[in-house]
Amino acid sequence: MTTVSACWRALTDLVLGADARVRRRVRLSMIAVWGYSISSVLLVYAMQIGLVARVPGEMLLAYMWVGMTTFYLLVRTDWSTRLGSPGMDLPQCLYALVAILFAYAITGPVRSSVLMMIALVLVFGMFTLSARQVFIMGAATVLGLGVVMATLVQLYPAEFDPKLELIKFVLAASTLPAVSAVAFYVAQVRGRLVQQKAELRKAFDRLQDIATRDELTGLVNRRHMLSLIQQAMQRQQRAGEGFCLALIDLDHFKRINDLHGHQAGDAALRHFAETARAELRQTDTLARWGGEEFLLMLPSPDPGPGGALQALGRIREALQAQPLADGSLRLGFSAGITEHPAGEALDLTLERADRALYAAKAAGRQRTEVLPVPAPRERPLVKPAQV
Ligand SMILES: Nc1nc2c(ncn2[C@@H]2O[C@H](COP(=O)(O)OP(=O)(O)OP(=O)(O)O)[C@@H](O)[C@H]2O)c(=O)[nH]1
Repeated sequence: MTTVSACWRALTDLVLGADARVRRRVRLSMIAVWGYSISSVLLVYAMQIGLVARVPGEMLLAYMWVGMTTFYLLVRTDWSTRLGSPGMDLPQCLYALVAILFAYAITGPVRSSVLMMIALVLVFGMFTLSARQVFIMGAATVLGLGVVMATLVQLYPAEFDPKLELIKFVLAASTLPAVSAVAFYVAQVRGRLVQQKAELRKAFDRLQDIATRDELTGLVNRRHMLSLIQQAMQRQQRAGEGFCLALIDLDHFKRINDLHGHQAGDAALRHFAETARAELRQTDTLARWGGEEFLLMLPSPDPGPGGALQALGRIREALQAQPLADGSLRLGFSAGITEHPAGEALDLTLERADRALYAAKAAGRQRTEVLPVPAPRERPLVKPAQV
């Protein structure tokens, strides 16, 4: 990254925020900043040429800048979320509406043009407000305009001709609902899109879950485990981070099914998965390899098979400490551990783990055997593409 783009990034992070959601909201608030800035320039000019009296002009300027700064800070610091309105959309629209009505009262002969700013507020609302909020906004606009016009006619009859104000009000009151209706429609479509997006995301997550998880235990399934191992093998080729595999098989599992029924067998599989997961690190991956067989992948190189032995020891102790259901059923397992050396075909590593597991079963079960990796010249190497 060049220095210029790094500086630009730092500046935009400072102004808009680093969080993507906050950035999007602050960007939308910039529409209001734009509107207030243009209005401020015009207002200062109008004060200078005597179109607007100094005191009300300065009051309106203060109102606009205090509001603009406050809303910017609330959205930028995300305090707005704590206040229950992340984008401060409706409050910003209503605040701007008050500013426009205020401007209408003090801008003399150009007051009718000020009403055009209401369109800007409604366009802002179209993309930020919900359908219900657009309705509130439209009603507040017509009502606010009516109240301000009636008050001005009452207070300054010489300056505000009732007939003229009535024509302007009827015109605005009949146009604004049409604009609001469009905004309402857009807001409804937006609402539906947001809902459909959430439903699609849920369906996608569910499909991903089905494709990668074992339904009974919630563990990674065999297919996904294979792709995770392949990723680990690629990392190993690039960065030399090795890993161990432990093939685990529950002991005498058939007996559980035979004595307690298939459902008890399912509960035992779930119990093993939960207990094992609680004992493993975030970086370890446990998969249901098939039936009552599980495959554990532990990033190695540091603790190596020793670390895997410790992990399996912890799981064994936890299973002994937490018997199943009525307390009479304690799960035990045998396991075979081996390391995966860089460049070895996965089948060979799995076959070694299987032999280690077989040795553990043959030696009386409820134990773990480690089969070391043969010396390099004794084992066939494969290219990464053959993995
Ligand atoms: N309840 C249940 N049982 C399963 C599931 N998958 C496999 N099994 C059962 O697991 C049992 C495995 O039996 P065996 O292969 O003889 O192994 P074992 O009884 O654990 O004996 P050892 O491995 O030699 O200790 C079989 O009875 C399978 O039906 C499952 O999803 N749910």
